[in-house]
Amino acid sequence: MKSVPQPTIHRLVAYYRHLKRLAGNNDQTVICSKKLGHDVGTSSAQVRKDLSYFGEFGCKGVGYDIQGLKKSLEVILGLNRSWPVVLLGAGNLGRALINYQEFKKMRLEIVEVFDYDLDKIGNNVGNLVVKNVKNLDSIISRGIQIGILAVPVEEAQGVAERLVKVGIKAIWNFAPTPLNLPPDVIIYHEDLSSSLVGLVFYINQLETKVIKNL
Ligand SMILES: NC(=O)c1ccc[n+]([C@@H]2O[C@H](COP(=O)([O-])OP(=O)(O)OC[C@H]3O[C@@H](n4cnc5c(N)ncnc54)[C@H](O)[C@@H]3O)[C@@H](O)[C@H]2O)c1
Repeated sequence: MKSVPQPTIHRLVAYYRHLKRLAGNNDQTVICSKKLGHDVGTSSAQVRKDLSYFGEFGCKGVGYDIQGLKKSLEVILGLNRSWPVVLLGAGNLGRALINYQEFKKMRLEIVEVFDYDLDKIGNNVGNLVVKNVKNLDSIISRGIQIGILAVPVEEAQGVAERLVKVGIKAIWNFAPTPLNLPPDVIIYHEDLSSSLVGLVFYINQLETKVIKNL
């Protein structure tokens, strides 16, 4: 299989979510690429290209069978099984992530949360009890492969290294800092500020243009 670009994966998730919604509606059993693209904010050509990485789907002139494509995407994305996740840092962001219900709907579940703050250890967040990061080794037997990093920047590298030591293979990093880890560890950086600054950039460009034209 050709290597799949990250934006394609993000769109596959959007297609999947939409098909899941449609699958609950018995009146509609098929959807064409134009409508699917329109519903998730992309073009029919993009839908076809994204799916073409994984084989042939749908019938020309008919469209995609909603249930069938939903099931195929489930397998492609790995959502046909449950994925336990460990979270490091029970602060503002960590608590919000634990309480976000959408992950569970996709069989992604934060099953352990660790912190080093004695005031937080032992507290409940959602259905979880915050554990002492000193006991991180305890997750080894649970076979967890995905970790979320929601600790301050200064702690991120050290905590990430500890995660790798206990078997974590993929890290979703919210700390706005690069991580230096073995190349086989998959890292996704989530930088909320840069997204917001991206919007500011475009507004600023527009305003500058308007001022120049005054
Ligand atoms: N709050 C947000 O909306 C937000 C948004 C984007 C990114 N971030 C980033 O996410 C990270 C967390 O942000 P926050 O607002 O939740 O901060 P926070 O201070 O509320 O929470 C951080 C938590 O990490 C814990 N911690 C610190 N060092 C640790 C260690 N070595 N081991 C285990 N736990 C440790 C702290 O005790 C605390 O509970 C930061 O890097 C921040 O820049 C936060």
